[in-house]
Amino acid sequence: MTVSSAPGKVYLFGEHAVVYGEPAIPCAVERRATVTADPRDDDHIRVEAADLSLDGFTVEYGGPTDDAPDVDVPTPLLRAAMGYVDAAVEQARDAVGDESVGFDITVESDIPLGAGLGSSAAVVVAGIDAATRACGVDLPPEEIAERAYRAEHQVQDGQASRADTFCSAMGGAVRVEGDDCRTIDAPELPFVVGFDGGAGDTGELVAGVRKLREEYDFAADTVTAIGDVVRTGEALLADADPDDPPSDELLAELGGLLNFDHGLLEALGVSSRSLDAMVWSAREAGAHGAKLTGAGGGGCIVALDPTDATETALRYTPDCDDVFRAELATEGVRAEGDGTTGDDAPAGAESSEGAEE
Ligand SMILES: Nc1ncnc2c1ncn2[C@@H]1O[C@H](COP(=O)(O)OP(=O)(O)OP(=O)(O)O)[C@@H](O)[C@H]1O
Ligand SMILES: C[C@@](O)(CCO)CC(=O)[O-]
Ligand SMILES: [Mg+2]
Repeated sequence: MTVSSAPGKVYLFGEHAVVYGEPAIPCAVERRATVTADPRDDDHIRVEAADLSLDGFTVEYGGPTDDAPDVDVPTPLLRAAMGYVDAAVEQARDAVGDESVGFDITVESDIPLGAGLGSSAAVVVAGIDAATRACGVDLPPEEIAERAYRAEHQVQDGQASRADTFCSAMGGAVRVEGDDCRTIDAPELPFVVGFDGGAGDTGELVAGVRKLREEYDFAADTVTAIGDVVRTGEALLADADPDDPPSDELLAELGGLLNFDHGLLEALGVSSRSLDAMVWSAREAGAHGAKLTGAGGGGCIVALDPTDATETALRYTPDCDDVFRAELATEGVRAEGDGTTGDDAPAGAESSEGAEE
């Protein structure tokens, strides 16, 4: 039995525009998805996902060609819920070179679903790591990131950037522009997350921006302007000492850019009344800046505030269901104490670096 975990993320800047080749800077945060994988004697996959909003269910189904799972849940719903786990297993099978290996998979997560904190990426990243290690193959995090991207890309019908999956696999602050993905140095930023208890449909929201961008030059310019905000923000981060706490001046400048980014995302139609309400509560409480994070439509905002004022204000905001401080997760995907890591890896374990197809 192998257990892996991977973090969720908040976007400092650049969601949506990253889909069209602009840079983005997501930061991994200490909320993790944990996946346990146990190879089976047959080619079945059995998934326990107790945190799914369907109240959780257990399902067992056949090999890659079996498309009729025996479960009392409408098939499209099941497919939507299981798509990411399925795609992770497919990538793991490909990586270990055994298309018919079956698994018992358990998913546990403290990342709210569909709320902009990258739950899908964390589940896919941790799933690929757990399933491949369960077969004695230790993939480098860069390859996990690439395979997790392919999985998200497939499930989201081609509407995915590498940002969420690379960030979850590598941890820390990262910069993604097209297929150029790198980790960057950044000071520990005082992220406060407000969650409205809801969710947005990533595919639908991305499709909406795509349509606007194709229809109106000013929408395309708005996407480019988000890229400009990111470029300005990354220059500020590059000038800061990553080992020192960020100065008030830096936080004020970054916060102003968060506010600008939120305004551009709002213009692109991906905010919502509750996200705007939380953003304004944070700003009025004295946060340096606040914006929605992730796909939008509902879910989470992120604010910069080293004091308790934003957390307190959000607690009293009717649209806010939960509020928490989000520490930067410096570690990306990692093995959790399961006795099969490093020197304890099963006989025959090998690095499959270069096993790219
Ligand atoms: N704990 C979990 N167990 C099983 N599947 C999960 C779990 N968490 C997330 N998922 C999968 O991820 C999907 C949500 O992904 P989606 O991309 O819509 O939102 P997100 O990743 O949380 O937010 P964003 O992409 O905006 O950052 C769920 O519908 C489910 O398929
Ligand atoms: C909206 C988006 O930019 C971020 C979702 O977390 C989509 C993507 O990058 O795949
Ligand atoms: Mg996602």
